[in-house]
Amino acid sequence: MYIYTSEQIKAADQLAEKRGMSTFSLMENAGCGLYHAICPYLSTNQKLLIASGKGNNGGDGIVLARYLKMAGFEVDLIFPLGEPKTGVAKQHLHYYEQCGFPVEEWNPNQTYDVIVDALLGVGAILPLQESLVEWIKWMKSMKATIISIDVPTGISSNSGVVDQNAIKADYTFSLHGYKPSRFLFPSSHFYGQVEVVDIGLPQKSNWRVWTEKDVQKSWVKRETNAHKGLFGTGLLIAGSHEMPGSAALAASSAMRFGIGKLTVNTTQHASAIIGPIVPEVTFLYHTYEELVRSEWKNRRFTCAAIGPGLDPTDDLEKLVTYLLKQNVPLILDAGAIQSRSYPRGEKPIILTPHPGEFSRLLQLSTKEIQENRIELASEYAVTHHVILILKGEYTVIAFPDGTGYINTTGNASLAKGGSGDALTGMLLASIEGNDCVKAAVLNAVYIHGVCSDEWVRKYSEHTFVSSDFSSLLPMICKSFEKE
Ligand SMILES: NC(=O)C1=CN([C@@H]2O[C@H](COP(=O)(O)OP(=O)(O)OC[C@H]3O[C@@H](n4cnc5c(N)ncnc54)[C@H](OP(=O)(O)O)[C@@H]3O)[C@@H](O)[C@H]2O)[C@H](O)CC1
Ligand SMILES: [K+]
Repeated sequence: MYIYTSEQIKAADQLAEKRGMSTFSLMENAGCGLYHAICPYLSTNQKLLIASGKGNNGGDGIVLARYLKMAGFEVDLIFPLGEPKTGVAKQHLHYYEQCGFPVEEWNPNQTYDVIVDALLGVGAILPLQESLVEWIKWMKSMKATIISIDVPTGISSNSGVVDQNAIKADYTFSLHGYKPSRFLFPSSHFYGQVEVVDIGLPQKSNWRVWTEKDVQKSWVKRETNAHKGLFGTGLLIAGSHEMPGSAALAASSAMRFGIGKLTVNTTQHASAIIGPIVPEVTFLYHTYEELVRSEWKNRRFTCAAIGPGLDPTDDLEKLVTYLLKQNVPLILDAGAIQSRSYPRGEKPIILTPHPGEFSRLLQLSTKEIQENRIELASEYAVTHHVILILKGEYTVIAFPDGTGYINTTGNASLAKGGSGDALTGMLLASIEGNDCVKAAVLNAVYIHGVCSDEWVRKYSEHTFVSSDFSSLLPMICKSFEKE
């Protein structure tokens, strides 16, 4: 499912018009599609209100009102901001009236079971005008079910910004595709349950949601004559005296997710903890300086991950600089996420910041990051030619070619120490097990989330710990394998 900015929606409408599909027809498709999508949530004994604005979002409301009236629903159509201003909305209002349907006056004493918010869509410019605020306050006092068309009124379409009087919908039916604010913060929490309504425009956008079907299609099944050399010889530089567990979690997830061989460079103390948890790995005990000097050439590592459980020091930075020159896939996590430049090599460089780390990288507040996760991640990925995985609810995965994806798996049980370490391990394995870099990265993020979803299906979200990935992965991975 694709994601469109308001500018992309406008461009799509203009192109459609140029090709002979009028906005009048698109609005008809929108209203008709909305009717079919919303109907299952309604019953004819409910009293419905459609509140239409002056733009085309309001126009969609007019078409929906006609379909609902024709189907026998008890609907009042009102214009709290005055009658439509756009040509197409006016045309649809004319047809609505010609069909014999009335426009009502707003009556604050009337009660409603369902209110359809067709006030503002992608054309909204925040903050909300005073004239709307009073009406929205009344609407909220109604305690009706609220259905928003396209976007809830009072939230931005492209960013996570929310007006203090914004409508919090129970359901939002978005037209043509998702809008970025569906996956940004705090706006996403105003959408309620979201469905996309197709309006007959070709689907084209460089951003979309990665789905279960995508994972199934891109899942690589092993050949019967496979050997460990085919699935990577990884170097994981992680774990310290204080944080040995981070290396254990990354290593066990990498092994479970299919890496061929893994060496962990860590401290003697950490290895005593890691070894019993992941007996499959081998160890190195080098300083960063020693690693730079010799090990890479001798060992022929094919991929590397660095950062879990490490502090950002000058020596670590020198090692990262060295690793960046080795032309192998490289994952930079936790202590290895720092501001620096990146070479434009052919092997992927993957950064996995959480919003706090990304905020330090960009010198922006976490609020600014969360409001603009998609745009900022994409800008960073394109400018620095890296793959940027911005973790959190609706993890954003931005690629250097300007494309990007939203991950919708995972839940609050992942908000616990160690879940990022597990993801780093899974990424390391995935990148070696799939020739398609995008699919490798996206599948690791998707399945990481599915593990926690599977957990909360059976157990309390409070109780998930990152060592559980190890026992969940066998079952979850099996479910994606084609017979
Ligand atoms: N391809 C598609 O997806 C299609 C979607 N459609 C629908 O069209 C809207 C976008 O319609 P548009 O007319 O561009 O914009 P809106 O209806 O969202 O808003 C414009 C009107 O809103 C007023 N406005 C803007 N900001 C505020 C505010 N803060 N407070 C109050 N009023 C506001 C604005 O007023 P002006 O005085 O500035 O003129 C406009 O009147 C999209 O979301 C879909 O629902 C179409 O059906 C076609 C295809
Ligand atoms: K709306």
